[in-house]
Order: sequence, then structure tokens, then C-alpha cells
Amino acid sequence: MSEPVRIAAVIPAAGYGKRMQSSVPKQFLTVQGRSILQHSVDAVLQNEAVEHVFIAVSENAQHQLPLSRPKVSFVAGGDTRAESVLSGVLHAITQQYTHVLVHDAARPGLPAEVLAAVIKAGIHDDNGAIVAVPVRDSLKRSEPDQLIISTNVARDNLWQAQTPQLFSASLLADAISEMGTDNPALTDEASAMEFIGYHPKLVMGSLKNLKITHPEDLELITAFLKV
Ligand SMILES: Nc1ccn([C@@H]2O[C@H](COP(=O)(O)OP(=O)(O)OP(=O)(O)O)[C@@H](O)[C@H]2O)c(=O)n1
Ligand SMILES: C[C@](O)(CO)[C@H](O)COP(=O)(O)O
Repeated sequence: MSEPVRIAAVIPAAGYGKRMQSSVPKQFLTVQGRSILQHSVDAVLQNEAVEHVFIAVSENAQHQLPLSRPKVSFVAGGDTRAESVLSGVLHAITQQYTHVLVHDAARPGLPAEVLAAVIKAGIHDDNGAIVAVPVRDSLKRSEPDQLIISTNVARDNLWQAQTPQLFSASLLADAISEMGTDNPALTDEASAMEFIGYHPKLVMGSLKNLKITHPEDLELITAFLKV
């Protein structure tokens, strides 16, 4: 008999948000009355299949975390996003979760239907599933001086990865460990799973699920999070 499925979310929240240029890491900025981190936690807990949330944070950010709730625990983050994710995944395994749903703290606008779709697509398949959106604009390759050298970058079947990304917890831990948490090619969980031979399924995401990266993103997310 197969073991029952138990899903924990892992939220990497130990980044410094250099590109955001704010005085506190972007996940602690307040938008529509709650921190960005809190919106992201609430977004993953919208789905009842998610039993617990492990948030990976850096030690010096712990004082900024008023999120004390029964379904939420904090774990130590690392120097890279992959290290922070692995820390959360290993805690999830210790507590007998079979699957992990990794979601960036910096993506507070995750729609409930996108979350449900990625869980449905990945839960019974070792390849797992990730949220992504098809590339919509024409792509240009340039020299460092920003002069175009080519527009012939094919867009067919080209997607931009988002989170959440759902995988078997043990497979993902193996994949990240094998690829190496400081490997620059490990940009998301799917890249690690691909590294060990899997082919994660792409599930349609949403522009509302944007990752807050640059200051102008705050204006957009404020509009998206409006009730
Ligand atoms: N050592 C790290 C680096 C990043 N992250 C998290 O990974 C997510 C996506 O990363 P990104 O947007 O690149 O965040 P930062 O690394 O904070 O941003 P920047 O690259 O601009 O410094 C964020 O929720 C961030 O907090 C993490 O948990 N641990
Ligand atoms: C995982 C991710 O959100 C997919 O888009 C992203 O790769 C993480 O952040 P970064 O902007 O690539 O550092």
C-alpha cells in the first residue's frame, strides 16, 4: 500500500532583495496592510491540501517576523536560494511530509486556481509540476552595448518559470544535493529535478503571480492585491 500524500509548503524568504534597493528585505515590506511574506504564506494556505508552511529566513531577519501561527514554522535559510529551499525540504521530510510545494516569499499574488492546478498536476507524478507563463514578447539578443544582434530567438514552447513548484520531498532533496546548492544553474527546483533526469510538467501561471524584484513591481502588486 502506498503512503498517504502529505504536502508542506516551503517558502524561501532569506534573500536580501538587492535589486529592490529597499532598507529592509523586500519580503518584509508592507502592501495592503500585510507584509509581502504574510501575503505569500496566506496564498499557499488557501489550499487545504497544504498542511504546514516552513519559512526559511536568515538569522538577522528573525526579529521582523510576527507570523506566529499553528501551521507555520521558521527554519534557517542559507546563502543561496537553493540552500534555503533545501533547509525547508529537509525539515519537511523530518516531519513525514511526502511532497513539498516551494513558493517564493516574493510572489504574494498567487491565485488560488493556479495553486490548485499545480498541486493537481504534480501530486501523482514523480516528474512533479511547476507554474510558468509562456514568453509573450519578441526576444532580442544584444551585445553588452545594447545594440541588437539578433531577433531570431524562437519563442515556440518557451516559458518563464514561476513558483509554486511541487515535487516529492525526497526526490527534490536528492536533486538539490546532487546538483549543489551553490551551482549557478540551479535557478529553480525544476532545474534540479531535470539535472537528475526528470521532466516536470508546466502549469499555466498568471501575471498576478509576479515576483517582486524591482521597485516598480510594488505598484503592480499593490493593484493586484486590492480586494
Ligand atoms: N539566500 C537566499 C536568496 C533568496 N531567497 C529567496 O528566494 C526568493 C526568490 O529570490 P529573489 O527574488 O532573487 O530574491 P533576492 O535574492 O532577495 O533578490 P536579489 O536577487 O535582488 O538580491 C525570495 O523569496 C528570496 O527571499 C532565499 O530564501 N535565500
Ligand atoms: C524560482 C524563480 O522564482 C523562478 O522564476 C526564480 O528563478 C528565482 O529568482 P531569480 O530572480 O532567478 O533570482
